[in-house]
Amino acid sequence: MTQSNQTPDRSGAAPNVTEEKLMVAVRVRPQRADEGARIVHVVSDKMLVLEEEADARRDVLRARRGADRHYVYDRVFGEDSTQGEIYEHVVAPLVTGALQGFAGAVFAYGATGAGKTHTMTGMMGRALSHLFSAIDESGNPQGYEVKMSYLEIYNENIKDLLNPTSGHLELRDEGGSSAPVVAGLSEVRASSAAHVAELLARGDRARTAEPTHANEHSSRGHTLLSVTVLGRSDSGLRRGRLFLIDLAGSERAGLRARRLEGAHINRSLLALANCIMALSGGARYVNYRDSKLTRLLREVLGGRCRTAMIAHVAPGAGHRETTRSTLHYAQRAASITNRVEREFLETPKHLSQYRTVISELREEISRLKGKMKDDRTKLQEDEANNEEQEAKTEQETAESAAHLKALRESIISTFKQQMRLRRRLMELDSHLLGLALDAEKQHAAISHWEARFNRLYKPISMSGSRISTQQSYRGGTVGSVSGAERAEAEVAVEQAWAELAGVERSQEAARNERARVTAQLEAVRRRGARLEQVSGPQWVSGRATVGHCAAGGSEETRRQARAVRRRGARLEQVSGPQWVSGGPQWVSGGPQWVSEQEAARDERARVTAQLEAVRRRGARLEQELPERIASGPEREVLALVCRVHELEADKLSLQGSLAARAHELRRRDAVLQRRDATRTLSDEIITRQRTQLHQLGAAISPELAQLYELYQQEIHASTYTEGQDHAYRLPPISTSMSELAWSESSSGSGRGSSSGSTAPERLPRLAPAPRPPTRYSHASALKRYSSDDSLVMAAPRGGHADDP
Ligand SMILES: Nc1ncnc2c1ncn2[C@@H]1O[C@H](COP(=O)(O)OP(=O)(O)OP(=O)(O)O)[C@@H](O)[C@H]1O
Repeated sequence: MTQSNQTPDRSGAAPNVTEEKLMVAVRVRPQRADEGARIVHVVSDKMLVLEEEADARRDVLRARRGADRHYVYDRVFGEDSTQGEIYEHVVAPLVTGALQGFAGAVFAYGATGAGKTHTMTGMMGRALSHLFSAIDESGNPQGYEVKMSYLEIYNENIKDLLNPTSGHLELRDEGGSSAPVVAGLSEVRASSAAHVAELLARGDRARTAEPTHANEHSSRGHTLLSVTVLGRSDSGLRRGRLFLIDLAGSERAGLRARRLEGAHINRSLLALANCIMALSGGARYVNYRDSKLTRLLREVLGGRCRTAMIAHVAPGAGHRETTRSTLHYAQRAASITNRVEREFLETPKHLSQYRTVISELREEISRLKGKMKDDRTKLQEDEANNEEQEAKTEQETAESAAHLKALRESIISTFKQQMRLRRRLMELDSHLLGLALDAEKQHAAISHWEARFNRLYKPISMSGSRISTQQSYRGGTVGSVSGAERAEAEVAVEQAWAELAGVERSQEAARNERARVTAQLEAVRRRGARLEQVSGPQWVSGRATVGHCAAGGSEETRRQARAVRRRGARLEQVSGPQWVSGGPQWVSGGPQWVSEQEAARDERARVTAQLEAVRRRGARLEQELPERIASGPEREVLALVCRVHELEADKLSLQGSLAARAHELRRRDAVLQRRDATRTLSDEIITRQRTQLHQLGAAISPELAQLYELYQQEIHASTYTEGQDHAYRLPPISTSMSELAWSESSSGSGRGSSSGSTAPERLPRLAPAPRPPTRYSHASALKRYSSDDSLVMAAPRGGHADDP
């Protein structure tokens, strides 16, 4: 099999198309004794010599030398050749080719008894063993499939040796260049070499064999073992085929029964020989149709098959003619060239298309996988982000809710605490105001008695030095003052001093309490500031304007202190400087008390300013509330809380204002009472002066008479508002203080009453102008230090601004 042109395989393993000459090997079987002289001499593994029969009529030596024919073949196997050698050099390459997808054929040619069946039997077994061992060693045994058929052409009839009972099979031409197909031929899938051996043995038993003159067990038909190897690889599905053909041996005509067989055999062999001659001669047309053998071997001889011909010869002279003929045809067959082509059931074109499609699909799969991976990654990231965001949102929501809750609780707590402290402060302020009023009234009572005794008993010492008020009325001259009156005065002044001392103690306690509450309020304020640092501006103050009350109270208290000082000065003017000398205890205690009150009020003003700052921060927070709180309900709740606190603050502010107004009214009551007392005193003085003038008969200047008239008119105007219908005129000057005394029974409050004690001739009493009573002026709240013409009212100690 000489290769000429080769088309390289895509894989580079083997060319797909090659032009190869038919391989011709000659095997010389061992010579038997009855075959005559040896006429076949194997010269080398490629050449043999056939001795021609000597011509008796010529020179023996020269004729013999000229008649011997040398035959050169691809391979010459001598008598001692083994089946293994034959297989290795001839058949094994074909088996390898079949595994690669090529078709290979070995046919044994030769006369009957030349050893064809002997050789082919050995080749069949070795080929199939080789085939399965190669498949097993390929690493992909599942990628191969081996099928075999075994037929015999006997007397031009095709017999299925694997299914001998199937009868004669028809040989069908498929048309064109396709090889004919044996219809109904069984094709058995071979699973192993042992299986193949069993199949071959069964087929061999079905072969037609008869004894001939040259062979006791002569094969009378042509046998064809066809092995198909399907192999799947990256190159596609390829089909390799192996044809092992054992031809019937030609023979001379013998028995009659053998003549018909011989005729068929010879005819088919002749047809084969003609095909070989035509093919070797390069004929454009080869007639394969003369026999079924040639029709079946069309693929083997002129097709795409690697073909090897093993010509068998017997070495004895008894087979000279058949041997010469065999060697001749073998030599001619050696010149036959086949176009060997690898067979793909899936053509390279289709495979290329498939590969293109597969490549495209793989690219698409890769792209989709990448997209899926990206999408999955993105999805996972999104899910992770969503989960993280949700967790974060939930956490933030929970934290925000907890923060808001804590903030709200802190705000409410702080606010309540502030409100409590402010209320307490307001109470203390109210109490202090009450105490101040109380102290002032006690001072007034003391002043009254001191003024009375000073006026009557000249409490100034002879040396001119001042003495205490107590000393003055205790140790002073008594004059016309009765003992009972003196005792009454002593008791009243003692009570007033005791009351004043109690008031001062209460004031001190209230100031201490106020300082403590102020410190607490400052601590709460700092707490609010800390809350502001933690959670922003606080609105703990709401719109509390309690400071209005405090500020007002502070100013009022200052005014009260100033009023006390002014009163002292007025009384001193009225009663003389000696009056003042009697009050070192309360005068000396007064400024101290006032200074403490002012200090407390300054502190209150400071706290009030702080409260205002907190209130402004609260207002800012209220404005920022919609931005800081996204939740509508939460915002609404906080707004309501805010509103409630504002209302609480407003309520407290109103209460503070009310308390301040109440204290102002009480203070005014006290001032008016003092003025009443002063007016009464002035009235008495005027009355007594008029009496003295009247008694002395002194003339009254027109200016003084006019002043008397104006004074009388003033008295009349002040009493006119009480609804008295009788007119007043200037009465004659009274002669007795008792005439001026008020009757306690005439008025519950001692003020504003002028009922029934006046006479037309008497100087009308100088009663104070009537005023509507305050709720603090009820009888139970008054403690009177009654004299003939004065009434001092003490405010209830410890009274609260909001007391009903
Ligand atoms: N190489 C060989 N070594 C030993 N014995 C052989 C050899 N070749 C053939 N024989 C023997 O020769 C005899 C004839 O051989 P074989 O049957 O193979 O001839 P054949 O060509 O097939 O004849 P036929 O065409 O009639 O079938 C057989 O007994 C076989 O054992």
